[in-house]
Formats: sequence, structure tokens, C-alpha cells
Amino acid sequence: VVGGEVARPNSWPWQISLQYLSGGSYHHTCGGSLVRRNWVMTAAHCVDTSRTWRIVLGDHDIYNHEGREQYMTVSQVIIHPNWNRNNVASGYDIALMRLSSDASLNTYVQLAALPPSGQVLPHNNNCYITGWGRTQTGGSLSAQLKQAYLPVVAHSTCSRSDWWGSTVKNTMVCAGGGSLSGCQGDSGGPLNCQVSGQYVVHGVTSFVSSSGCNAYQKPTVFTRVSAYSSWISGIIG
Ligand SMILES: C[C@H](NC(=O)[C@H](CCCC[NH3+])NC(=O)C(F)(F)F)C(=O)Nc1ccc(C(F)(F)F)cc1
Repeated sequence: VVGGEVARPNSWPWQISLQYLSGGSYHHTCGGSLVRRNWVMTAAHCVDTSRTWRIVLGDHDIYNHEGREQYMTVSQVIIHPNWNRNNVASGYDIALMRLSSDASLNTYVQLAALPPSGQVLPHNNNCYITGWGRTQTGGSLSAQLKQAYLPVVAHSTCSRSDWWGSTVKNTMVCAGGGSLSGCQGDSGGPLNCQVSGQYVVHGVTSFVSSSGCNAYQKPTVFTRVSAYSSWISGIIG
């Protein structure tokens, strides 16, 4: 997350850290959202390589054990069948990961609320991106979970030729576009949008400009969760 601030610990209790085993230790690579006690939603591009995964629930500082964490292993990875790793612009950047056991829900670990099928939020709807991704283009990951205010950018604006043009589809949500953005390592994490006073996970962090995370008129682009409601519920119930 470029800009914004460190989140109050565990204030986004559905946010997870997706980590892979390398050289005998686990490394943060993506975010995700706990959507059932044994299901996590993330981005397809995060999990389209075969690795040994672990999912950390209730985390705040990914480099320090603070006692609220739950470390979960993964029994199944389901990537959207239409995902094409050579074309993030076609969409379908969404995946579900089944946990080997149920999460314990508490103050620090809660389920995300998902939007109703087809719901498209208006321009400027209040949303926050959260994640441990780079804090600058080419920078390092954040040790602590960060949040940044990224209001929705309507598809009509986001798909302008001097913005994302035809790269952005209506199965995506754009948000931000100023100096605040997502960045590598935020992938798969939630776009948390306030609807009728409740935060709902409307987006899965998908991509930013290859010329920089907070590039001018290149808002962060998210998979629009409400475009995949039937696929999701067909799997998680
Ligand atoms: C460096 C930048 N990385 C990203 O945007 C990666 C996802 C990369 C998926 C494709 N391998 N996502 C992120 O960094 C995220 F955290 F913001 F989500 C990038 O490659 N962006 C990008 C690539 C292609 C296209 C386009 F669709 F136009 F081909 C648009 C953006």
C-alpha cells in the first residue's frame, strides 16, 4: 500500500497473509480474505504456481509473533477456470483456498461480508485497501498491515483512453487513482467498501500499472467480487 497509514491492529479481521515456504521459512506473498471458517478468497495470480502455502489469520506484524495469529495449512486451491496467467486484463483473477481445518472466530479473526450478486458501487463510494504490500514502487513490504482510502472510480472514467482504456473490464472495480494505491504484495487482498454502514469486500486486489504502483490516472484495479457470486457460492456454499 502506497500512502495511507498503519491500520489499528486486527481492525480488518478477515484480512489474511498468504505465505509460501522457501529456504526453510515462510514468506508473505499476497493478501486474502477469510470468507468461511475454512475458505479464503484471494487472487488467481497469487496461487497459479505450485508451492507449499500457509495462511496466517489474525496477523498485524508479519515479522513478529504477537499471539493472536492462527497458522493454517491449505488442503485445496481452486483457481477460476477462465483465469489466463498471460492476460490479467481478461479478468477472472480470483481463487478460493480451502483450509485444512476451521478457523477459530474471535475479536481478531472474523468472516468477510460479501456483496450481493451484480452490485456495482457508485463513483466515489468510500473504500479502503488493506495489505502488507510494498509501501512505494520498488520498495519493501510493510511489516504492519496498512490501509489507504481508495474511493471507487466509475468504470466510465476508469476505461477512458488516458486511464486504463479497454484493459479494464466491467468485471473489475477501479479505486483510487491519486497518490494512494495498492502495490506488489497487496494482491489478493480486500477492497473494503462501506455499504449501509458496513464494510463489505467488493474487490480482490488484482493489478496496478507496470510503470509504477501509484501511476497517474492508473487506479488500482480489483476483481469485482459481485461479478463472481455464483461461482463463489457454488464452491463455498
Ligand atoms: C507490475 C504489475 N504487477 C501487478 O499489477 C500485480 C499483478 C501482475 C499480474 C500479471 N503478472 N499486482 C499487483 O502488484 C497488485 F498488488 F497491485 F495487485 C503489472 O505487471 N501490471 C500489469 C501488467 C499487465 C497489464 C495489462 F493487463 F495491461 F496487460 C496491466 C498491469
